[in-house]
Amino acid sequence: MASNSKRTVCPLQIPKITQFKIGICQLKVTTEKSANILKARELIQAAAGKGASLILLPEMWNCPCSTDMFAKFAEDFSDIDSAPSLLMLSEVASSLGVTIIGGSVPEKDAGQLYNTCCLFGPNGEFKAKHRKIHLFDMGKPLLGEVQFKESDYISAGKNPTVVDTDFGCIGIGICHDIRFPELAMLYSARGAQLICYPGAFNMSTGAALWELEQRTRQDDSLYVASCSPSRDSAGSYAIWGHSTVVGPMGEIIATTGHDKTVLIVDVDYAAIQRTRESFPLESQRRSDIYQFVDVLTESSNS
Ligand SMILES: NC(=O)CCC(=O)C(=O)O
Repeated sequence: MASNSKRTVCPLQIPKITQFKIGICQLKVTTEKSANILKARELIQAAAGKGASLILLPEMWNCPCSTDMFAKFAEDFSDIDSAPSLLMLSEVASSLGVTIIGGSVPEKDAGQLYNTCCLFGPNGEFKAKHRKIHLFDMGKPLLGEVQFKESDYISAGKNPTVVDTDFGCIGIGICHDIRFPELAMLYSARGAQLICYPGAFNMSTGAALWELEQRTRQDDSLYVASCSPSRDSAGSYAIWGHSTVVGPMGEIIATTGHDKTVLIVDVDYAAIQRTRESFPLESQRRSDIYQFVDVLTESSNS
């Protein structure tokens, strides 16, 4: 790595595990929260059974992707024992010894709702949460999209989230967060080897942009993984699907269609190093010409 490296924030520079299988659980979400929790548990078990040690769930996996349902399905994270979705994630992470990036569920806190991803370590420990920063508020439909105004119901998170795990530094964004390369660049600058985006793109921007956004979010030669609910999920919002893993050259390593499925993908961080040695973008970056977010603050859980 170039000597002027700014990737100094994530404390674990050399991950404990550099070769692993990631399991992507493209769930069918129903209007029954308990059924969604059961199904998520089954797919996590199936992914672990196929060798995945890092498992990713979709955006809003316990709740239909309809803004008017968020309040009903929301959980208070301050007491995990009374938050059935989180409790399941913690229990299954510890019983299987896997790390789970828990997609997102509606979180209630002090009278506000958030669209929040929780990360659990292999002992079931609640390691971090990311509140969706960029809410999906549509303006005038351009490609025939359905109307969606997430901010009528959800409050925006205020912090980027990079989590130090056995699998290195993982940056988390939720769905519309992927449209903002600045966030991915910030994660890269903080040392992320992998950025995970639970997401539920709509049918029109899904077709136009979902793959493109993922392939270009590896702006600094890292891995990108996404996980969507399946298209036949409940709710008024039609979901594109197509969960994907992208490698550091922007190549699609594996992707799904739109049906319920579990995708198991081999990740090898040696590919990051190889790509950066061939294309040392970091040392070529001209921050003297364009301002970039290199004023880095510690990530926070709020
Ligand atoms: N759930 C979302 O944030 C959807 C984002 C989306 O479809 C987009 O075009 O952006």
